[in-house]
Amino acid sequence: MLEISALHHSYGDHEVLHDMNLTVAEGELVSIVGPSGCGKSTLLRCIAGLMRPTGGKVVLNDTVIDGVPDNLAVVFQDYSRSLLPWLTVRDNVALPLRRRGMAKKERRAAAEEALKSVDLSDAGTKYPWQLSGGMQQRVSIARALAYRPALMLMDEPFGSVDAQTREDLEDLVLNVRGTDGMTILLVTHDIDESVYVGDRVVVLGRNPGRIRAELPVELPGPRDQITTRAEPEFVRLRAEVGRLVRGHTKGSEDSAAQQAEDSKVDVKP
Ligand SMILES: Nc1ncnc2c1ncn2[C@@H]1O[C@H](COP(=O)(O)OP(=O)(O)OP(=O)(O)O)[C@@H](O)[C@H]1O
Repeated sequence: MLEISALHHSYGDHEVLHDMNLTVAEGELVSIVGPSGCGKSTLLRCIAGLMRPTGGKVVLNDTVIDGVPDNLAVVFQDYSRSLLPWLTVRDNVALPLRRRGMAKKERRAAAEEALKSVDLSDAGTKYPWQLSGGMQQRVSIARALAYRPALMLMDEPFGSVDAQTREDLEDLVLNVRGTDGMTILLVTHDIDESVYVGDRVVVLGRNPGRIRAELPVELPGPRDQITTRAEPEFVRLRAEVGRLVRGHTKGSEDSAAQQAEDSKVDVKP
């Protein structure tokens, strides 16, 4: 459903994305992880049609992206800037549905349903500033869901909430994934999160940004914050993604010097 081919992007003479090729299937949840400055946000902007890449193309459902596509929704980290403070929560969720040409009654019903799916049925008549940060981010997710996009792009969506809320929101995304065949690309700095939510983890390297590896995530049973994170396969994948993000290649785990180096690096911003 999404095909990125030979994608390049430069800001002036600063090359940020180098020859990226990625295919994403309908209903798939792909995590994109990489060190700060490797071009994750630039990649999402090119996919969202907010920026024209300097080379290559992005094709969504057989159409080359050239401007913001109709069947796409984006959830940003900064929920406080993406919700309109003068509109109620329900009206914020219903707002983009005007683009769909839906009647007011239908928009309202779709907003109520989306708010229910993020467990915020009682918050519809409140204003965003009356809610906690985690609740506001739920509203942003509800707004994206109400739109029923073919593709949902999430740029560090849980970067501004506390650890417990972050886990709840990760589980929320796992619950809604695949709804109506919705495909999700989720950019994160958090290696554990990339493995926990992803069907596949795409690891980017930097200078310039490029795809370093793609790792399928095959974990048993429905995912759960406690048991999944204790699975040997989860632990193995987390370590492998961690090494790749830090720029080490497979097999380097045997080196004591490498391990000492790994433990010093903090990839978070
Ligand atoms: N509008 C812009 N003009 C010029 N350079 C830019 C612009 N936006 C980003 N850059 C540069 O491009 C590089 C990649 O930035 P980008 O924000 O895409 O990376 P990122 O991986 O999302 O970073 P982070 O994880 O820190 O958010 C950085 O060196 C950044 O300074």
